[in-house]
Amino acid sequence: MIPKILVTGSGGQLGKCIKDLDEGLLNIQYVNSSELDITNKRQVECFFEKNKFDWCINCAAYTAVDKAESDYETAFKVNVQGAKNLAESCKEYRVKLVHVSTDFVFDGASNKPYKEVDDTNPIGAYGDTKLDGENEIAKILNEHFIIRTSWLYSEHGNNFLKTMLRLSRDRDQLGVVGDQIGTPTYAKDLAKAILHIIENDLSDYGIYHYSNNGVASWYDFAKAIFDITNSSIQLNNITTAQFPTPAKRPHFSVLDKTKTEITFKLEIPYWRDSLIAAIQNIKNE
Ligand SMILES: NC(=O)C1=CN([C@@H]2O[C@H](COP(=O)(O)OP(=O)(O)OC[C@H]3O[C@@H](n4cnc5c(N)ncnc54)[C@H](OP(=O)(O)O)[C@@H]3O)[C@@H](O)[C@H]2O)C=CC1
Ligand SMILES: Cc1cn([C@H]2C[C@H](O)[C@@H](COP(=O)(O)OP(=O)(O)O[C@H]3O[C@@H](C)C(=O)[C@@H](O)[C@H]3O)O2)c(=O)[nH]c1=O
Repeated sequence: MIPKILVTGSGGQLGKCIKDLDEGLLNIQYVNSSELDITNKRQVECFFEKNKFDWCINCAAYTAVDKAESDYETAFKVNVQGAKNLAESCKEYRVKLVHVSTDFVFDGASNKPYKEVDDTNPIGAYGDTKLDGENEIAKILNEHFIIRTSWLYSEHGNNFLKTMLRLSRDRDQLGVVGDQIGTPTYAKDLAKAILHIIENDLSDYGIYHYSNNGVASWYDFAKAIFDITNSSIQLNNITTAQFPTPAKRPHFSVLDKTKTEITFKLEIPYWRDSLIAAIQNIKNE
């Protein structure tokens, strides 16, 4: 039987990437923030009571990293209370939950890729609320997949790729930090991995890491974008100290995907290959 799937926060970039992959063969209901506010417990309960689902993919989140520092309350409501509301309703109505989390649950002090079992220690409000959200889900619901990803970009919404493309049109030169290391992830690749879990009805519940393969600094990421698009902008490799932001970001947040690759039998694309594909998709729009 085809599973019935709910996608919350479907107006965001990950939600839209899932929709892009949906060829009508799956039974997916998409709800954006105005159709279902995950912070509204009563609304979530009523929604789950009225509609029967086998899976819920939670793409809803507060993702404004800098803004979260001065608006912790809203970030907490969405990333913690919202995650808790969904987990509670999933438990009550026997729905399996795929929830998305972040590399920003780590402090970045490591010098080797982070495994799922490694100690977390967020250094900013966004990462803090995302970690609390993970913990709420794990407390309430056994049937969950928490997928930590990093540096998401796509043709949809606001993201680093689209910011760089815009700045390359507006500016002659640009400074981008070279001392924050992680891995860019095409949201469409993540969307495929999530649908792979559901289509194969996997049940090895728990926390998993998924990013594209390889390692890059934000500077490397920007450099690749400008190389691929033949941009003539002058790109300067700067330090975090030269680009002050309200939120601290981890200096190193590469995720170890061994558990994901083995358990899900997934081949994960290298970040530069996916970037080329994403830029091509933007050009074709
Ligand atoms: N973006 C990134 O670089 C990374 C993201 N992640 C995680 O991946 C997931 C998807 O991120 P991404 O698609 O980029 O995020 P987006 O910011 O693009 O989308 C988030 C969506 O959540 C919706 N939303 C916010 N509040 C609520 C609410 N109360 N009820 C329902 N929906 C709500 C937003 O709707 P509206 O706009 O209407 O408020 C928006 O459409 C998130 O869990 C994020 O933490 C992890 C690592 C990197
Ligand atoms: C725009 C810009 C950013 N930067 C730096 C700031 C920052 O350190 C880094 C990335 O900036 P952004 O604000 O685009 O991305 P940021 O919001 O930090 O991205 C994070 O978002 C959340 C949601 C996550 O979960 C993380 O995995 C990560 O993707 O690049 C520059 O150095 N120069 C620039 O011109």
